[in-house]
Amino acid sequence: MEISCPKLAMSELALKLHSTTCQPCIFHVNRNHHIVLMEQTLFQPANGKVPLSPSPDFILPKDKRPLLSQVSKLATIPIINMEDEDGHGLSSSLVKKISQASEECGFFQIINHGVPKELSESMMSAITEFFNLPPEERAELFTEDMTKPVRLLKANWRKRPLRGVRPFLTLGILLMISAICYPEILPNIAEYAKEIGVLMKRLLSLISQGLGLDKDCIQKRLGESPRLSQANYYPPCPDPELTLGLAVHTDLNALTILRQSRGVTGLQVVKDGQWVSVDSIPILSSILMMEGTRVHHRAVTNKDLHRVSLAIFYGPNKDSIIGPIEDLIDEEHPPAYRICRVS
Ligand SMILES: O=C(O)CCC(=O)C(=O)O
Ligand SMILES: [Fe+2]
Repeated sequence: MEISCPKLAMSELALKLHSTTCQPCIFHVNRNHHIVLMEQTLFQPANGKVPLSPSPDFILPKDKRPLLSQVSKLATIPIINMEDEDGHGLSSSLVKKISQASEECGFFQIINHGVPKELSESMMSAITEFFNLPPEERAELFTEDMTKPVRLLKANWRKRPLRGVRPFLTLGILLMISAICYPEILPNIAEYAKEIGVLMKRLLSLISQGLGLDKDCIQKRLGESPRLSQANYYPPCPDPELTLGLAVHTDLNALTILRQSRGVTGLQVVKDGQWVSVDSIPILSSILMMEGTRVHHRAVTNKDLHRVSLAIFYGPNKDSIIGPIEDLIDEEHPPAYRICRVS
């Protein structure tokens, strides 16, 4: 929240903010003399000393908690090597593996995907650096204006306690890839998104072929390139059983490619009705591909480690028409969805 009212006395302002939000307020005056409401303190000391527990604002009701002991220890996520036997990544065996994984669960980890490792690593470092900035500096990007190309997203307990998408004090930043207006935040985002775009087009081509369609059929339907990215930061949480980093959701797009901190797990997806943890494979530099609207997923927190993830979303352009592909419809396979325009 940012308020421009330089004439208001601080104490008066604190009172005003307190009455609007019903929460004790911490605020900071930024370099434009605007008052920026700060994030809530993370943890509550139990009896004034360690061990710490999550602040009551972040503790979910029992039926919304992650039940970590019930997360499957046996189920695994398919891993697909994109560098197949013919060395071109387009062989029929790769088409088969991808269509099988898409049909069975809608997500898989990919290795040897061709996205330069150094570029991915530099993205993850830049995100960590951004979220480690003093809260008052990054708070300047907080806005609820959906048209802004760069938006800092915060745990939304204040407005919708216990029901928000970010129950714990997770932070996210949503960037339109075309908006290079904040190069200092994620300097390589355009280059990274371009590489991921190439990979996404390859995947769409393989999926199209698996469905017996022309190579570029699905991509033509969606539009040119991925346009949106979201970086997430999950601070360590004293008791991950009590809350969630990101509540259960599906992504509003066709494909998501997600990279997570090396060696720190947190992402979980539903497979055959059970929650399964998506291991972050440290050495292989894997990334996860998900079919956006189909896959229910969530992020849990970690007790001692912070975790960062970076999602690139590829969805239909505003003027695309989405619906079942005509070539796949016949009397035996009637359309399951209606045709509609995106905007
Ligand atoms: O942090 C994660 O692993 C999940 C992120 C996610 O689902 C999203 O950004 O939509
Ligand atoms: Fe997601």
